[in-house]
Amino acid sequence: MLDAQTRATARPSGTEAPPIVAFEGVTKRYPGIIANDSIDMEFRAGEVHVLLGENGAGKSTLVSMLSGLQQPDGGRILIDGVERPVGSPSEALEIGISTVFQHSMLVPSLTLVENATLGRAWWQRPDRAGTAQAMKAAAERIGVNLDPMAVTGDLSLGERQQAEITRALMRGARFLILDEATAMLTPNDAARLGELMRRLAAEGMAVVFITHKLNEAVAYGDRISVLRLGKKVGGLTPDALKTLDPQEATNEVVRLMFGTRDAAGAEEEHPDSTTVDRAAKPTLELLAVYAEAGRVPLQNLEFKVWPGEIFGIAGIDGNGQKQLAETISGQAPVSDGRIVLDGAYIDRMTIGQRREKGLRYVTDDRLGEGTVGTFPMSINLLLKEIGQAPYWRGGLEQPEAIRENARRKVTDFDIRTPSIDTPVGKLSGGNIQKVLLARELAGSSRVVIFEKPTYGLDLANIAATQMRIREAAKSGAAVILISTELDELLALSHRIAVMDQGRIAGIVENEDGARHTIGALMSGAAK
Ligand SMILES: Nc1ncnc2c1ncn2[C@@H]1O[C@H](COP(=O)(O)OP(=O)(O)OP(=O)(O)O)[C@@H](O)[C@H]1O
Repeated sequence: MLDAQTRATARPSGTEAPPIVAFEGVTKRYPGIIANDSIDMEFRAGEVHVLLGENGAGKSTLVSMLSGLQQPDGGRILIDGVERPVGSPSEALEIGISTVFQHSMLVPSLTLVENATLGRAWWQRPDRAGTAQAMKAAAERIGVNLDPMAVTGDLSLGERQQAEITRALMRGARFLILDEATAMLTPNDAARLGELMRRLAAEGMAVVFITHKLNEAVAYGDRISVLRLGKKVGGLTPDALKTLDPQEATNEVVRLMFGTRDAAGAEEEHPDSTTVDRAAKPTLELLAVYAEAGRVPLQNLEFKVWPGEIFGIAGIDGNGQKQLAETISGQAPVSDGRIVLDGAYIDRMTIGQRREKGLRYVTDDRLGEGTVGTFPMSINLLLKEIGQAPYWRGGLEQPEAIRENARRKVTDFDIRTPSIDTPVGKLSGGNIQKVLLARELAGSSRVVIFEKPTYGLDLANIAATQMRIREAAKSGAAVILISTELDELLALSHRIAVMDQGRIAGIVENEDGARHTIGALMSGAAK
């Protein structure tokens, strides 16, 4: 295998040589979904190839076939112009393909040099001093300053990733996959990784960079490919990236990623906002809410939701949406600011008190947080009313009342279950979601928070769930709809807020042009 330096001098980035990897009509299916649909794509030496697409577009699936974690169901993968599937992670390493993820894979308690020799048989393991020297030299060649004797856990995430890249080079990598590698980095560390990508490409490596941030894509990419619902919908060639200015390139990518029409290709229809009376008193109001405890701290959140309104929350997964739901519902504490429901402060109330005031939360964690898998379906429908009349009296279960409630909900919500005594964990995802909906939408609600309500459901269950969301709003509740599916948000919401790193990046009226504005806000292009 060539080392990077020899390759760089042997062949800069000539287009005459075959790409290191080429996909021809590559298809990957999972039950009920085509994650990659007949993808043609090239990855060349000397190029940073950026993969863009919304959550679930198929980016990770595509690179998992390069790292040997998944096998295609159709099409061909060519390595250096010759058909050769990447059968396993060790075959990927043999070919020279390495992956760096957003979380470091190095063992924190070991030094960098110990990590570099990890996994090799003792007779293959070179001496520490020699490895340390080689590591230092490999790092210097790509402009990285690292101490091989440093304990990994003492280093920043950015430094650990640099060490991972150095280790990959020492193992002969010529094809580097950076799978959302900048997602958890500080802006400075992300910029450093971007510069490093450029240097690696200049050294003759092929780099695949998955990111959700368009500014990074345009700044560091030589070529951009956009995936949407498993299909490659277009991209920007090196020539286009050289001729377009960054703003033009960004606009083109936003158009490709989010389109101007819905997923079925139809013109956009917007929910009728005239049904929402914004002169009336809002049902729910957040006043400069901060919540520091969660993984993504919430900062200065302010919005109002009116009766009958569906207020969408968009954003790439992991930008504080779950924290928002938990903070409003009472599962996570507010550290500053106030939450007002029907004119009363609820931010110091318990979950139960908020529920009594009409606050409901349909979690996306259907089996973990939402239900108890081993309990009968009939009890799961009453999880939040355990001990209360008419289902319990004097501490005693009232079996007939519990069964009657379950029978009614099974009919009303079309829950398909062998019996009302079946443990909820034995039901399909769609039916577990119906159990959750039946429970949370029971009685009169004032605010309903739906978190990724259709995630993982089939088409029939998606339609049924969306109908329930619309009905909740029609009955006068203020609805918060958290979703990573832009099509769903645009189909249902009256207004849509975009969350970015725990803040609200903007609130957009759902009218013509909303798709583009939201897409730009989601991918940081509107900053
Ligand atoms: N192991 C799996 N089994 C079943 N379905 C899967 C599996 N992995 C991915 N999928 C589905 O395939 C589709 C593509 O997912 P993938 O993770 O490749 O998207 P992505 O573009 O990487 O998304 P993200 O930005 O959220 O990481 C999604 O609908 C996802 O739910």
